[in-house]
Amino acid sequence: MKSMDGYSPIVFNDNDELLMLNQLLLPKEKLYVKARDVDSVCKAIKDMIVRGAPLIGIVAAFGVYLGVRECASKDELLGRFNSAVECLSKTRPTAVNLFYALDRMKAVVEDKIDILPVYKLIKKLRATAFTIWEEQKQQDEKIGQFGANFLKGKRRILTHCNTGSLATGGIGTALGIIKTMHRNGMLDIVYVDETRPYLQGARLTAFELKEEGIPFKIVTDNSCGMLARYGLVDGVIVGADRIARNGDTANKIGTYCLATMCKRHNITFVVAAPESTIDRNIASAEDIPIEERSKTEVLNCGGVRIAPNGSEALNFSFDITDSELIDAIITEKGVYRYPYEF
Ligand SMILES: CSC[C@@H](O)[C@@H](O)C(=O)COP(=O)(O)O
Repeated sequence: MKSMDGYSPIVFNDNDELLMLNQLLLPKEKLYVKARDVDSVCKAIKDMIVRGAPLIGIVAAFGVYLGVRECASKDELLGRFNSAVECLSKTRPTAVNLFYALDRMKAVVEDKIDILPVYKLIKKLRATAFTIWEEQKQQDEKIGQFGANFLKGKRRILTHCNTGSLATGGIGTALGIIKTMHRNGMLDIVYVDETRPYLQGARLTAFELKEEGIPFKIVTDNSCGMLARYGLVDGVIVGADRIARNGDTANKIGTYCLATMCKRHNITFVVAAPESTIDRNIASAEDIPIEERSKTEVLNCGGVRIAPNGSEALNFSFDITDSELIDAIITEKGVYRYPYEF
């Protein structure tokens, strides 16, 4: 399927099809992958055709709906619902928004199974997936405003990974703040970490910033020390995949190095995420599951093999930043400051 106007990361159309902009191909090609069943949705999340914690949750909610939409009886619905949830919950372990969205869908079934006829329950699940998406858009706007206010005067911002529309379905979280700052004339330049191995920065964040007309420079992931030493960065804003009760934050690998460098150079370091990224079941970093992905992602670059045959690799997809390194955590509710107690 050819691309649509703009770059909505997903479209759910009237034919009950989930179209997902294939983020593996961006920015070269804007192609949508179509899913009509839950297995295709699971594969798209696992393969990172769609990615970014909030978007993973939204897509999973539509996946649940696709898994049950043809059920004729309550028994059938319960069976298919449980297997859809099981399949989706195994796709990516770190982004807690996935489990948040699945819990929202579970709550609908638990609340309504005895009250609604099957066809209405199915309709309600479809509507809930749209609601989760809509809420995310509104949360992004609020995060953007709180963040821009907090970062007033910090005109040169560095960001890591992709936390924009492609990661949330709204304006984005950390990148939403950057977009808001730009719209308010508060920004001079964005430094974009390329974010090996998937290159969310060099491919996806750069793509979004270009679309928005925001000035940016892509830097290698190991540039932060030099940028800091030369005094080129006033603030760093990143997203999160899971935040523990004490504020410890799991985010894309490389985030911890950035936060440490910021502390040494007195640069403001901010995490931006919706409240749904806060996992109140987890006290600290110890309990955050960290996804390890295939070594091929590291041994290759841009799909081309770069390492000698027989090389081994270690591919942690996320790292943990201790809460004391984080100057503020910004959600749709406002600005939290250290020490955090969620
Ligand atoms: C608003 S997106 C927040 C995080 O999910 C983001 O910073 C990130 O680490 C994305 O990781 P990804 O592996 O691309 O899904």
